[in-house]
Amino acid sequence: MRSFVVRSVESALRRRGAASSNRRLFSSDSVPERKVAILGAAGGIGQPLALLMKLNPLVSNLALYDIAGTAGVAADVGHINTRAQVAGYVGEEQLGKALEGSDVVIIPAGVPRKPGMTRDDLFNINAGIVKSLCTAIAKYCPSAVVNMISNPVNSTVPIASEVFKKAGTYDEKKLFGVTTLDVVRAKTFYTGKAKVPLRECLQLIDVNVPVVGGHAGITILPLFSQATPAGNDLSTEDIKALTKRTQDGGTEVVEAKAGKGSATLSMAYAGAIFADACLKGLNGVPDIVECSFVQSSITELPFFASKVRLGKNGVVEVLGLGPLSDYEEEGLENLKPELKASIEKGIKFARDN
Ligand SMILES: NC(=O)C1=CN([C@@H]2O[C@H](COP(=O)(O)OP(=O)(O)OC[C@H]3O[C@@H](n4cnc5c(N)ncnc54)[C@H](O)[C@@H]3O)[C@@H](O)[C@H]2O)C=CC1
Ligand SMILES: O=C([O-])CC(=O)C(=O)O
Repeated sequence: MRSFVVRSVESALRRRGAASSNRRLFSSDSVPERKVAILGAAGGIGQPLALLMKLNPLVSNLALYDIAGTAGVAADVGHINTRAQVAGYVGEEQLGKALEGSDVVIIPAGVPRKPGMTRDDLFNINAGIVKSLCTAIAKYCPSAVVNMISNPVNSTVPIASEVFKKAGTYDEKKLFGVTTLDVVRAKTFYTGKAKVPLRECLQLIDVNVPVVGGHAGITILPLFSQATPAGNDLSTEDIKALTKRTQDGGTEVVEAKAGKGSATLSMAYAGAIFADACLKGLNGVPDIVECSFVQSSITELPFFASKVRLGKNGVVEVLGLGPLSDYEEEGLENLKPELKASIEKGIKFARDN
């Protein structure tokens, strides 16, 4: 299985033209030790994400933390014969051990939506969970890269930044809101609609659609005008429908699951892609670019999702928005008030509590 995974990753990299610089990283002796911790590891996202991180040859230690249920997940995933050593940690008294020495901490802890709820409806419960987990990160692994999955991402990332500022450990280059699922959805929906060449269609990896803004409703702004390969035959109506479907992707899953939670499997896939990109960046692989919700100055808002270049210390460069269509310009202006309010809500919560 391991060699299968390594071969798959290598061939994906080769398709991206980056194989030669990376091949050395996958030869067993030269791969650096990297510890990844998942907080909320026994949950709907946490379990498949633990599986995918166990399959990632860049991970040497995988710490699975939750308030319950991690012993079983760790025993199960730990039997897979890949590189990462797996350990389960349960309850607050074991959180420090789970975090110590972590290079990347992924946070899918918290409650998911039910039909009829917005992501912001999760704020009251998830804000406190994120705040306490980030307090522990500041104490036990202050230099780790943090991948925030818990919703509402538009507020939980600002909460994390305030907690780290209070603790004196904030490094804006290392805090990421995970918006990769929006990109994954935009690619999937675009590939289904655009008449892109079949050869490209067969490899979703070769299709790209930047998604900017935030991670809730209209704050999710896919830039189909920049999609590659170009979908020349798309009408304005097609673009509007694709944009709406991407913005409502989470709700589509929440409704289909009818009370049994939100996206877990596609989120685990997206989370694994983003964590892998962070690990490659830390390991010095060049040209790693993913969209993420980060501290930003590309608009007047203090946090914004856009393409980000990743490197040995996290963010190397927050890339600009590039040329936008009139429809995208309008979407950008429309999303700003909601995104601003969600950011301010998170900051206020962290300052007042
Ligand atoms: N960023 C994104 O694109 C997405 C974000 N999400 C969000 O991810 C979060 C998790 O979703 P699911 O895994 O489906 O929920 P879930 O309820 O299945 O799992 C959450 C896990 O968090 C654990 N947990 C609760 N409090 C904790 C604490 N203090 N410390 C550690 N673990 C704790 C629970 O025990 C549970 O195992 C939700 O907030 C959801 O909205 C979901 C999909 C996409
Ligand atoms: O919609 C939700 O509540 C979960 C989520 O963020 C997504 O699937 O994009």
